[in-house]
Amino acid sequence: MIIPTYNERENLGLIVGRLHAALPRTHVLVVDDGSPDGTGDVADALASSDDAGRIHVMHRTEKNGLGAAYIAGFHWGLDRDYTVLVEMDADGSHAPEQLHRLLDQVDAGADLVLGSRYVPGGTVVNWPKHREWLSRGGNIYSRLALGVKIKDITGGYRAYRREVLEKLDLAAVESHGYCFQVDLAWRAIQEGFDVREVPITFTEREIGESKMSGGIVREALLKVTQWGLRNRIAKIKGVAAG
Ligand SMILES: Nc1nc2c(ncn2[C@@H]2O[C@H](COP(=O)(O)OP(=O)(O)O[C@H]3O[C@H](CO)[C@@H](O)[C@H](O)[C@@H]3O)[C@@H](O)[C@H]2O)c(=O)[nH]1
Repeated sequence: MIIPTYNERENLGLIVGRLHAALPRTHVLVVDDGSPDGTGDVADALASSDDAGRIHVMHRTEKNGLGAAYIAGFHWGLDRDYTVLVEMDADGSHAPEQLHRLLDQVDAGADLVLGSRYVPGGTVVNWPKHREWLSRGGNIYSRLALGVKIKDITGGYRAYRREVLEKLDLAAVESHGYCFQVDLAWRAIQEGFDVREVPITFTEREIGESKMSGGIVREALLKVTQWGLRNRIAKIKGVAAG
């Protein structure tokens, strides 16, 4: 389980406690980007107090975006013998109690399982309407631009079979913000992996602030448009080549 953190001091212990109550054998890597609120110290304290050695911490010197944090976490996980790597927010938006839904699908043969707010059974709770419509709009735009059927390609609760991350060229992932989620799912689909969605409940955080920003939205709009155009040009060339 890779949990990226930036100023999640009051959330981290809660989410790790819930995760180990639900799935006690899960290893956690906290990827902290030098949080000014001391989240890194909280992570170190959690790690040193866990006799089972399940909690690991990666300290990074500066806030470099959600995507960069996950990429660093994936490299860390691939250097070890973990078979499945999971993304989850630190703020309680994703329910560790629902993690089994994702892992059950990996066991059933999926390569990448996306926790989805927008498939039947998926819900959002207490999320401000402007955030929900931004998310829904981003997903509709991504579906049209990329020609994918995924209902929630921007979500950040997902399980990767390690073979997926080994195959994807992580060094080529250029997105640092939340469009990183679209980037990786899109690459997995293009590589022909079995990508599935399972319903989850996304609950607005109760403590701390979202790191969403206009820059993150602009990066996503620009990059999804670029990928979509690249895709269409490739298809036209493919047809022309006959
Ligand atoms: N290390 C690190 N962690 C970060 C950074 N930015 C955000 N995070 C961490 O990433 C998680 C999600 O950040 P939020 O800012 O709370 O995300 P959100 O607004 O709730 O956005 C959610 O929805 C997006 C769109 O569907 C998702 O793409 C995103 O992953 C997240 O689930 C939190 O654990 C937060 O601390 C960063 O630059 N560096």
